[in-house]
Amino acid sequence: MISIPVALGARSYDVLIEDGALDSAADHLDPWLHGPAVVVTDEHVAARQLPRLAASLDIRPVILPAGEGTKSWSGLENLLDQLLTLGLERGDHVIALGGGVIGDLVGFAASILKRGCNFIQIPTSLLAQVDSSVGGKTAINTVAGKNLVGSFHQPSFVLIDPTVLDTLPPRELRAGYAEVVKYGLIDDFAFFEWCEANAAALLAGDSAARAEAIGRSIAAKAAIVAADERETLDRRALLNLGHTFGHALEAETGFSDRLLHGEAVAAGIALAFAFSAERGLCAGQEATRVAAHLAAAGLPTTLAAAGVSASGAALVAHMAHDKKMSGGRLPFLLARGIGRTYVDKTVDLADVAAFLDRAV
Ligand SMILES: NC(=O)c1ccc[n+]([C@@H]2O[C@H](COP(=O)([O-])OP(=O)(O)OC[C@H]3O[C@@H](n4cnc5c(N)ncnc54)[C@H](O)[C@@H]3O)[C@@H](O)[C@H]2O)c1
Ligand SMILES: O=C(O)C(=O)C[C@@H](O)[C@H](O)[C@H](O)COP(=O)(O)O
Ligand SMILES: [Zn+2]
Repeated sequence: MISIPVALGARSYDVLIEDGALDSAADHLDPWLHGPAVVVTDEHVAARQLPRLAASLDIRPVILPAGEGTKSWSGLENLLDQLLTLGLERGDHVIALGGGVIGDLVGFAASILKRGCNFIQIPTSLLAQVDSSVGGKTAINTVAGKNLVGSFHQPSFVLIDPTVLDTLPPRELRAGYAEVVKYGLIDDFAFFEWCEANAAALLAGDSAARAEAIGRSIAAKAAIVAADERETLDRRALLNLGHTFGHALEAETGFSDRLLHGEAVAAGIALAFAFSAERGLCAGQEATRVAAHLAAAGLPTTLAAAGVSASGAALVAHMAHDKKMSGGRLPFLLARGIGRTYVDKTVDLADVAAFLDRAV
């Protein structure tokens, strides 16, 4: 068992990682639950993992459709109405059992229900176990773009059982892996080398590789979030590596399963490194090395592989909605090398559009 603290003063909490934790959830969740637990999940997780939780806990399940479309105004309204019908009180904890879609949606609903109630994350996708369950960013998508309506609302506790990944489809596992590699690329070259050496084992379900990837990712994220909870210090923005490009690709593909979030992030990371190399910030060889590693993990690294044929101007138009936009300029996460990501506020969007037209 590993326990990683997320140090946020009065909002501090622990992330507990343990194989089989879902089967003993009642013991882990006891401090937060009084009576039956309201558990929000999606239809896939309900079929494959909810029975394990139900065997340990007295639950009231709320089962939502799977997929990015649930992180929407209508998905939020539906969830809030169901939580109100169940009589959730302000002091209660609602449990999010699922991937990043369920975690982001439940976190947002919890932040506004009765002006704010509590929630617990039990992430079930690799992406959610290494990234979205920690840090308190909650959101839904709107027609204008990705995650544009949301809140910062920290969970009270995060319970990670890596064995739930045994039922995660391989494509989803690969998509989550993009967010693992991200931590190495941001500021930890040694972790990137670990990824190069261990990705195949991790993606094949090796439990030691899985535990190490989750633990190192969560430790990295917890440190960044503790230093800059609300992304005001150019520190948490580093976690957005690949996302400015990636969110534009997701918008272009309609937030659909044509391109998963992690896949869009992989392509976005490859584009951010290629753009950095083109500007002379990092060596072309480093950009090639990053793209080769992502491609070897079965992830898209080009616009074509991401299934996007839009013009640079169209993609930049999506970026104009990015929450990092400030004073008409959009900061970009660029790299001076592998493990040397930084926030660049000098980028001209016309240069980005021209780069994307050349990138294909
Ligand atoms: N808040 C944050 O900090 C943060 C960070 C990264 C990503 N996100 C968001 O997370 C979302 C993507 O999350 P995701 O990749 O987990 O997608 P997801 O929630 O759609 O889950 C992926 C798919 O896997 C299924 N699934 C999940 N766990 C399973 C399991 N154990 N067994 C079988 N099937 C399982 C789900 O039903 C779904 O079909 C995006 O909306 C993204 O914006 C948020
Ligand atoms: O936690 C963060 O901060 C991140 O940026 C993590 C990202 O992986 C995640 O996709 C996040 O939701 C993107 O943030 P946003 O502010 O661009 O919506
Ligand atoms: Zn992400």
